[in-house]
Amino acid sequence: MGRPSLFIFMDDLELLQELQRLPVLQEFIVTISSDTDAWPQQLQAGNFDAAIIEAKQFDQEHFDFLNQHHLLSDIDFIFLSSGKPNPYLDKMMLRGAGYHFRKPYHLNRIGTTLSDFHEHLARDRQQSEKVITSDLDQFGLLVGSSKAMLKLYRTIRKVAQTSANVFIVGESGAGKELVANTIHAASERTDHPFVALNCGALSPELVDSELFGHVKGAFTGAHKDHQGVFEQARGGTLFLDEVTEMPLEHQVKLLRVLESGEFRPVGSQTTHMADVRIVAATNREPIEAINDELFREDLYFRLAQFPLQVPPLRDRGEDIIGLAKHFLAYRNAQEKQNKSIDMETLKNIKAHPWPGNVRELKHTIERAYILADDIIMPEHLILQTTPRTRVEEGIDVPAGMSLEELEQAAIERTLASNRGNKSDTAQQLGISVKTLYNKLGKYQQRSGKDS
Ligand SMILES: Nc1ncnc2c1ncn2[C@@H]1O[C@H](COP(=O)(O)OP(=O)(O)OP(=O)(O)O)[C@@H](O)[C@H]1O
Repeated sequence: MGRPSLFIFMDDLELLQELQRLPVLQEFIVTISSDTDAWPQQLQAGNFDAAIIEAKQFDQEHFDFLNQHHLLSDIDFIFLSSGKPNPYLDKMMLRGAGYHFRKPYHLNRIGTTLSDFHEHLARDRQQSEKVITSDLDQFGLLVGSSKAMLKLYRTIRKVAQTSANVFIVGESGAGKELVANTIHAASERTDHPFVALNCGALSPELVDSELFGHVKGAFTGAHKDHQGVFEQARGGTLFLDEVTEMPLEHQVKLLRVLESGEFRPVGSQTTHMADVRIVAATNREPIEAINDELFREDLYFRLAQFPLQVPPLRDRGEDIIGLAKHFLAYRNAQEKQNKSIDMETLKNIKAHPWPGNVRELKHTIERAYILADDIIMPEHLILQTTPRTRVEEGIDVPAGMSLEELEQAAIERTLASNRGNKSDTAQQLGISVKTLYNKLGKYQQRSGKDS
C-alpha cells in the first residue's frame, strides 16, 4: 500500500521550513508549490489526498475552481490564514472541506490534524482493497444510483405502461439498448418477444423481406416462408436501433406501416395487422439528422411519441465507481475469484471522461481484471485518451475541417493502427462494432459516389 499524497502551497518560506520539520510529513508523498497563480490547477492535476494551503489571498475564483472540480469532497484541506475574516474560507468550512488554522499557528495542532488525515486515508485504502461487491440500484437491466439514472427509471416506469412509441437518444455505449429492453420488460408486452433490428445494417435487396417477411417462391432464393420482424415481434416490442442510419427510401416503408398499421409479406396477397410497440434509438441528434436530410421528419414524429434521453456516463458521476465495482463483482462471480480494486485505481477511473460510456468502462474493467493478479492497480487500466486530448497533443487538424471528416479520419487512423482489426478499433473509439461497420459502409458508399 503506497503513502498518501500531500500538496503544500506556501510562499512563506520560514513557515514552510517549520512545517517540513513535522515528523508526520514523512508519512506522505509531499509536493510543494509557491506558485500564487497556478496552485489550484496544480492541485487539481495531481490527484492529491490532502492539502495545506496558505490562504493569504483566497477569493471567490479559488472557491469556484475547487468547487467545480469536486476538490472539496475529494481532498482533506488545512487552510492557514492571518485570521482576517474571509467569506470564501468560511464557505469552504461550511462545505466540510477540512480545517482552518489562524495565526499564530500551533504546529503541534497542524501535526495532529495531519496524523488524523493519514490514519483515515490509510484506513480508506485498506477498505477499498476489499471492495468486491456491487451496491448500485438496478431497474430492469439498468444499473446505477445517480440522480440522472433514478430519474430515467421513473420515466421508463411511466412510459412502459403506455402504448406510446419511444425514441431513445444517447451516445454510443450509453445503454440505449438496455433502456429499450427495460421498457419492454416493464410493459404489459413482457411475455411476448423483444426483437432488435439494426436499421443501419439492412441489406438493400432484402429490406422488405427483413421488415415484412416473404412467402416461398416470392423471389429467387426464397425457398420457404420467412417472417419479418413485424411478425416476429407480434404482441411484443420491436427495437429499431440506429434508426437514423436507415436509407431514406427504406424509411418510407417503415412510415407506411406506422401510419396504416398494416403490412404485407413479399409475394403474399394477404395483409397483416401490425401489433408491435416500437422503440427506436439513435446516437445522432435527431433534429440535426432531419436538417441534414438523413432522417424523415414525419417518421421522427411517428416514432417520437415519447422522446427519451439517456445521459452519458460522464454526467452520472456517482455511478462511475459503482459501475466499475459492479462489473468487477460480476467478473469475480463468473470466474469464482476474489479480485479487488485499489483506491488510487478508483480515483483514476472517476477522473476519466469516458468518451465510450458504459461500454468502454466495462471493457476497461474486464481488461484490467485479466492483467491484475489480485488487486487492480492503476497500471492495469488501459484508458483511451479522449479525441480532445489527442488533438491538444498535436494531431494536425486543419481549421474548417468538418466534424464528419474529422470522425472519418479518426476512424481510419485507428483502424490502420490496429491493422484493420474492427473490434479493437471499435473498442478504442468507444463505439460498437456495428456502429463502426455502419460508418465504414457509409464512407465506402460516399467514395463510390465521388469516384
Ligand atoms: N446502466 C447500465 N448498467 C449496466 N450495464 C450497462 C448500462 N448501460 C450500458 N451498459 C453496458 O454497456 C454496454 C453498451 O450498452 P448498450 O448496447 O445498451 O449501449 P447503446 O447505447 O445501445 O450502444 P450503441 O449506440 O453502440 O448501440 C453493454 O455491455 C451494456 O450491458
